[in-house]
Amino acid sequence: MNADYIIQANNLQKHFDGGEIKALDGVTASIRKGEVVVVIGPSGSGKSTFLRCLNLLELPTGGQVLFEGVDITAKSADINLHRQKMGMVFQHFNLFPHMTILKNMTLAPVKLLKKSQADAESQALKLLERVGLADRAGAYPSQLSGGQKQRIAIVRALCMDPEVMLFDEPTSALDPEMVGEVLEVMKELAKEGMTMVVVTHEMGFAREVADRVIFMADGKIVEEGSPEKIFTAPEQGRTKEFLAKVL
Ligand SMILES: Nc1ncnc2c1ncn2[C@@H]1O[C@H](COP(=O)(O)OP(=O)(O)OP(=O)(O)O)[C@@H](O)[C@H]1O
Repeated sequence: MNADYIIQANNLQKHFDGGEIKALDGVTASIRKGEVVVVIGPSGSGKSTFLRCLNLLELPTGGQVLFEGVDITAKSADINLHRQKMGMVFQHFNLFPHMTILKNMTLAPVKLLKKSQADAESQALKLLERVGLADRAGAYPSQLSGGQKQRIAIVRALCMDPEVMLFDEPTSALDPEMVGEVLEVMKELAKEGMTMVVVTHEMGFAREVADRVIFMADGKIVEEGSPEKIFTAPEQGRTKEFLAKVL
C-alpha cells in the first residue's frame, strides 16, 4: 500500500450479462488524498460503473479496491463502514421525499455515526448556511428547485464527515441556469482540500478544478493527465476524437 493514496483500484472489472458487456475492463487508478480527479468519456464508456465500484455500490466482478490501504473488496471487509467514508452525490439527488431537509441531513449521522440529534442538527444547519439554504431546513424536497436539491444532496453527504466525495454527473439532470450554483459548491469543496472523484460532462469544471483528468472509453482508461495535457495536448486518437465533439 502507498500511504499517499486514499483509494487504489487495481485491475477493476465489471461484467454484465455473463461477460457479454464489459462495463469495466481492467481499470487501474489511484486517488491521492486531497486530489480532484475528473472522469470524462463518451456515453457508455464505464464512468459511472467505475465510480460505483469505488464504494462498492456495484460489486466488481474482478480486481480490487483498496480504501486507506484496506482491501474493501475482500470477503472479510466491513463494506458499510468504509462506504460511510465515501460520500456520494447522484444525478437525481436521491433525497427522501417524505422527510424535511433537516431530517434528510441528520438521519444517517444519528443512525450510523451515533451523533446526538442536537450535534447532527447544528452541523446540518451550519452546512445549510454555507450553501445559502439555512431558511429551507424545514422544507420538503418537492418544494425546492433542482439546483437547491443538489446543493442539499452535497451537504447531506458532508454531514457524514466523509474522507472522499464521489460525484456521478451531479449537474446532468439540472436546468442549465442551475448548473453554476452546484458547480460553485463543488469548487469550494475542492479548494478546501476535499478528495473528489467527479464524473461529469462539464468540461469547464474539469479544466478549471481537476488536478487530473481521466479519459475512459470502452471500459478502459485510455489516457490521463493534467487538464492542460488532456485538453490541449491529448496523445490518443480516441481522446482527440471525443474532445473534438465536446469542446
Ligand atoms: N446494470 C447493468 N446491466 C447491464 N449493463 C449495464 C448495467 N449498468 C451499466 N451497464 C452497461 O455498462 C456500460 C457502461 O455503463 P456506464 O453507465 O458505466 O457508462 P457511463 O460512461 O457512465 O455512461 P453515461 O455517460 O451515459 O452515464 C454500458 O454499456 C452500460 O449499458
